[in-house]
Amino acid sequence: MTYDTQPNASHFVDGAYLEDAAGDPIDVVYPATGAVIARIHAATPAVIAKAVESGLRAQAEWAALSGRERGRVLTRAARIMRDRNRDLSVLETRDTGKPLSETLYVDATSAADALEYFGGLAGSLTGEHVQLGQDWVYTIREPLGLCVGIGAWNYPTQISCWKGAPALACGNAMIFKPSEETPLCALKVAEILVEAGAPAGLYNVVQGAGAVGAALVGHPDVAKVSLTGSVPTGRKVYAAAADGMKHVTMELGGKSPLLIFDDADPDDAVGGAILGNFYSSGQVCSNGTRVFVQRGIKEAFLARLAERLAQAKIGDPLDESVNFGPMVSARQREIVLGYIEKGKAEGARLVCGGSVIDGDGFYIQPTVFADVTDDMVIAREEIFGPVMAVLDFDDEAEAIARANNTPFGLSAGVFTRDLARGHRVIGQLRAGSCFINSYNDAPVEAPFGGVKMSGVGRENSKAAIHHYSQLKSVYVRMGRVEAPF
Ligand SMILES: NC(=O)c1ccc[n+]([C@@H]2O[C@H](COP(=O)([O-])OP(=O)(O)OC[C@H]3O[C@@H](n4cnc5c(N)ncnc54)[C@H](O)[C@@H]3O)[C@@H](O)[C@H]2O)c1
Ligand SMILES: C[N+](C)(C)CCCC=O
Repeated sequence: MTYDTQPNASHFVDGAYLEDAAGDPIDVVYPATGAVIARIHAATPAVIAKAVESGLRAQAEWAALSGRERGRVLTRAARIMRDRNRDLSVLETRDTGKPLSETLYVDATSAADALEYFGGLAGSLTGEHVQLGQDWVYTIREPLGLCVGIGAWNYPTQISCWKGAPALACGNAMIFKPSEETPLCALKVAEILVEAGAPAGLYNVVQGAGAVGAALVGHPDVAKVSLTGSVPTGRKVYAAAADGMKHVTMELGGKSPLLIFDDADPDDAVGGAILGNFYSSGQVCSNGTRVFVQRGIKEAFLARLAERLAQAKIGDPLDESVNFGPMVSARQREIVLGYIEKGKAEGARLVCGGSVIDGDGFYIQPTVFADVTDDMVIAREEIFGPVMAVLDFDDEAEAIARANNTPFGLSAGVFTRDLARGHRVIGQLRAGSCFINSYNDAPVEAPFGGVKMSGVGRENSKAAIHHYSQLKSVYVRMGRVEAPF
């Protein structure tokens, strides 16, 4: 059985599919062929009102359960997701164009990891007791209320659960709005949560583009907004949330540095650079797209890299032997091609790739530029496609200073056999999610998120609990009350 790409209806609200054909139509396109595989509608004000009303109702019921009872529902949902991993992965591939050889191992899998991990934590969320002589204070960790999650198009299943799982574990409800580019997968997550025992309305999915997202963010009954998206969208959403004094998590873009020293294992360094630039056709927020290579090993590094890239199998993402797929949309391909042209015009050396691949899908060759300088546009702006910029450096202090010279701060990596240097360098790089002799690992146990313009707050790990709950403190006086008059 594989899932039909045309969902029963556009939205999943109050425990069931919901349609309102008055909403703007959205065509869902399979990036490998350009074919329309589904048509849905953006949420109307009536759909949003029903999502909010049912979310508030479900949240009150859900928060009254013990953490252990909530956790049981989440871990059951995780099991269902693992049982249906192949079907969910095929749907993710159709939604995003990412190869099945990736989606089978990363998307529903990491979503299930989040449900399992936060399901496990739910029963252990407690406050504390502070003795103050005879008097005492206790704290209660309370949910925030109705949360809104807004997703990007690169990891639709993962994002829906990286936000939903901690929110629900803490006793909140969530309305999730997927990206309009990839609206299909979150509907399955909502279905599975209901099947696992979540009350109707606890996790609603409504569709639409920025206007629907903005309506949710501005809704007075919403207590928190978690966005995964670009920095320009983050600015708008953060400002709108601030107007209502709402909690936020901002998982935004990056232009992360990867520093490769001349003592690094050459194959591991090339492997890390490939994972950090070409996985998901480069559509990964944390990618290490500024690859600083110590001058002495640069040409050897480039030669090995070109050899390995020639082995990429580009093609039908549903063929499990394929490991490099198309861009998510024709629009994203145009954006990336524009950057490739800028790189050429600015005088960077094109080592490989640089062109579209003929056909109906939105494919671009894996592309590497060398001799890139810090001032070039391809070294400064997030491209969000398969384009690696290789920059030379001479010494450690110089590399650190140049790596930090960016408004972004999502990730950073270093490859060296000298572990003391690895820790010393990472300690000075201003980024939230860092790697030594590795790149782009994101286990649910590790906090994930950025500094500077790359974001606010953290997803995953115990840290996420703090972003989906608040503390009430209660002072208890054991003696008489002495008032001045
Ligand atoms: N840090 C992370 O964890 C992470 C993960 C994945 C992607 N990203 C970033 O996401 C970007 C690519 O994704 P994208 O193109 O979908 O991003 P985007 O900013 O265009 O859109 C993100 C989401 O925000 C919604 N949106 C747009 N305007 C809005 C508004 N005014 N109010 C509320 N919602 C609004 C969109 O409909 C979409 O669902 C890249 O910059 C990438 O780095 C970050
Ligand atoms: C698991 N990955 C591949 C690091 C993706 C994290 C989410 C960013 O786009």
